[in-house]
Amino acid sequence: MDLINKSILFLGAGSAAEAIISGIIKGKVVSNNQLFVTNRENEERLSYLQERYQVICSRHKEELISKADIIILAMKPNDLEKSILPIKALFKENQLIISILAGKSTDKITDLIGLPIPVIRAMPNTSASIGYAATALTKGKYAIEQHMIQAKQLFQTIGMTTIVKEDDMHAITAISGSGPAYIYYLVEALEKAAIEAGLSSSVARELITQTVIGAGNMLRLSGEDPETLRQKITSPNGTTEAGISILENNHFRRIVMECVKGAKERSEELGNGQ
Ligand SMILES: NC(=O)C1=CN([C@@H]2O[C@H](COP(=O)(O)OP(=O)(O)OC[C@H]3O[C@@H](n4cnc5c(N)ncnc54)[C@H](O)[C@@H]3O)[C@@H](O)[C@H]2O)C=CC1
Ligand SMILES: O=C(O)[C@@H]1CCC=N1
Repeated sequence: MDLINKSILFLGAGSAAEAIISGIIKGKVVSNNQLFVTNRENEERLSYLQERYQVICSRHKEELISKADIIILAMKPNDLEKSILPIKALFKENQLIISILAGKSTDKITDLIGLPIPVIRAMPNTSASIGYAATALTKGKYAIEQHMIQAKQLFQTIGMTTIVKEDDMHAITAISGSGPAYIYYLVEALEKAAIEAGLSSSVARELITQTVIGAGNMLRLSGEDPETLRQKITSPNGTTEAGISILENNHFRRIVMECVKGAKERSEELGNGQ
């Protein structure tokens, strides 16, 4: 079972679907004519995706579902029931469902469809669009190893994958699903601070972007842990120490803990339809 000639349908055409589509196409393992996309009603959005990525976009869900080998659920978690119930009769047991929805369990999806259909739950992130996603995968009760292999092959075209217990998915959503947004938020704040300190926005953007890329690559390539890397920058009585002491005094670590806790709790709530 591999991805050659498999039809892959996205139910949902938002930013997550686009990031994955864009990355898959760049990965060149799957070609544009294997990718199908539909959404609730936004024709303009489908035209944009069709034009930009040369994928096949259509509002004819029945036809798309009947032809699909892999169906990727990419609507908002709270739209899951409304999306699936009217079309549940169209699903077949030999299809593979991959859900990227925050919070929603594989059991919930199987129960909704009402078939012993294989479901893989995935939590990627938007870095998929450039092949740098971090995707966690877990399998539902009707999915077998072959389904996981297929899901892994697909998500490896857009970055790294790791297989986890389904119980960990809420925490993972809070860490690596939402994670890029925390980094961007930090970058926004750094840029603002740089401008306040007298730099031009273009110089600030260029230096901060390279600083983030450099730090990310150091984490990956240096073999050192983040604490050691931080200590190497922090000269005694120097500038970094002065800056970090302000973060410490303002409980930066506690704020980050609370951020992740809040995101994890929201994933749990979404799972319960709240
Ligand atoms: N944005 C992100 O970084 C990530 C999002 N996710 C998950 O991906 C899912 C989508 O998130 P976004 O793309 O950010 O949301 P979005 O709001 O940008 O897109 C949602 C899409 O679902 C479509 N939709 C709604 N009802 C539908 C129906 N009945 N049939 C077909 N399509 C329907 C909408 O038309 C829209 O295209 C969410 O469940 C989210 O938890 C997962 C990982 C990362
Ligand atoms: O914010 C959200 O709910 C989604 C899930 C992970 C990233 N974005």
